[in-house]
Parts: sequence; structure tokens; C-alpha cells
Amino acid sequence: MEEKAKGEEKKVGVIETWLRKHRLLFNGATRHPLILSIRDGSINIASFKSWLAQDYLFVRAFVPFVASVLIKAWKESDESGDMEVILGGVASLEDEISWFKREASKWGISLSEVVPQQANKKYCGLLESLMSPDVEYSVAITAFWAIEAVYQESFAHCIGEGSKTPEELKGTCERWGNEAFAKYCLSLQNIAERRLQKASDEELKKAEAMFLNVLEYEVDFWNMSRGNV
Ligand SMILES: Cc1ncc(CNC=O)c(N)n1
Repeated sequence: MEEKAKGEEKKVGVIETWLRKHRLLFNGATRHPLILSIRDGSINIASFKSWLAQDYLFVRAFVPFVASVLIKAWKESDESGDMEVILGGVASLEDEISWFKREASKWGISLSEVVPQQANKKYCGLLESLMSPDVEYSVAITAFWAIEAVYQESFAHCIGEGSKTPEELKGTCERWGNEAFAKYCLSLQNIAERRLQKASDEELKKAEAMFLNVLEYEVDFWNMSRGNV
């Protein structure tokens, strides 16, 4: 164990370095026009409904992905605490799926009739490729953290100081923008960071590329709903 003397500067982490280096791309994913339109109240409800319907399908595909990360943690992790964090993530997705169903019925969306759009299919395909046992835990947990962090940062922005988010959308923003979800994202970041500290250069390169991949796919995902703006 490395013990740091009191007052000693903490080394800048891998993820912190990426966030600095790729700030513009990260902001592109977390300050997308759709999110900005929720925050300033100008959102077209058709866009919101389209996002909701597509995201329900995404979350269904996200469950087996998270389960696959759980398997990797069980096999590869050096810390038993990882499993509890990821298992908590799996468990909360059950509640999330129920929430999507309630929310859809509130908005008059029939979820059984939703057809996945291209960007959604592509993103679900990425999740599926990450489920392969050949993908390292470090790469998969990085993707997992990034996917959650984008939603956390995006929706927290919609309930932050000075937001004019319409009342009927506040529940959605709270779902990913709340403090507990922020803490959960930080737990994931800490796990990812710990693994990245121990990763080979090749693995680090793969994980960074995956982080950028996620940002790009998140932007494409938001863009799907912009046809209705
Ligand atoms: C496209 C996308 N990215 C991230 C999330 C957040 N994770 C689980 O809910 C989500 N729902 N959808």
C-alpha cells in the first residue's frame, strides 16, 4: 500500500487526465442541445417522448451488459467491494425499468411498439461487444462508468441552479441527477481508476478509446431525438 504523507499532492488520476484532455468531447455529450432545451424549458415534448421510448430499449440492453461487468468483477477483481457496487447497479435497473413503464404510460407511449433507431442499435451493439469475455475488466468498467457519468452530468445540469426545467420533466432529471446517483458514479469511477492504475499501456489505450467511443455514441443517441426539435 502506498501511504501518502499529509499535505502531499495527490497524483492526477488517469480518468481525471482524460477528462481534462477530452473536455470538449465530454461537454458535447453532457451539454447536448436536447439537455440544454430541457434545462431552459424550450424542449419539444415529441423529442422528449422519442428519447424516452428509445432509452427504454437501451436500458433493457444495458442490464445484460452490467451483468457481464459483474461477472468480470467476480473473475478478475482484486477487491471484493467491486461486486457490491455493480450488484447495486443491477438491482437499481429493475426499478428503472418499472419507472420507464410508468413514465411511458403517463406520456401515452406504447413501449411494445417502439422500434429501435439506428444510433440505438449501434450503441446496443457496442454494449454487446463489451460483453465478450475477451474484453478486459478495466475496459468494461471504464465504459460502464462513462455511460453512467454522462447521464449523471447531463441531468444534474437540468436541475441545477437557474434551471427552468418543466415540472413534468423534473422526475426524469432527478432519476439521474440526484446525489445518490452521483455517489454511485463516483464509486464506479474509483473502481475504474484503480484498475487503470494497474493496467498495461495497451489496456490503457483501449480503455481511453472506449471512453471516447461512449462519448460519441451518447451524442448520437441524443441526436436521434433532434428530428423532432
Ligand atoms: C443512452 C443512455 N446512456 C446512459 C444511460 C444511463 N444508464 C442507465 O440508465 C441511459 N439510460 N441511456
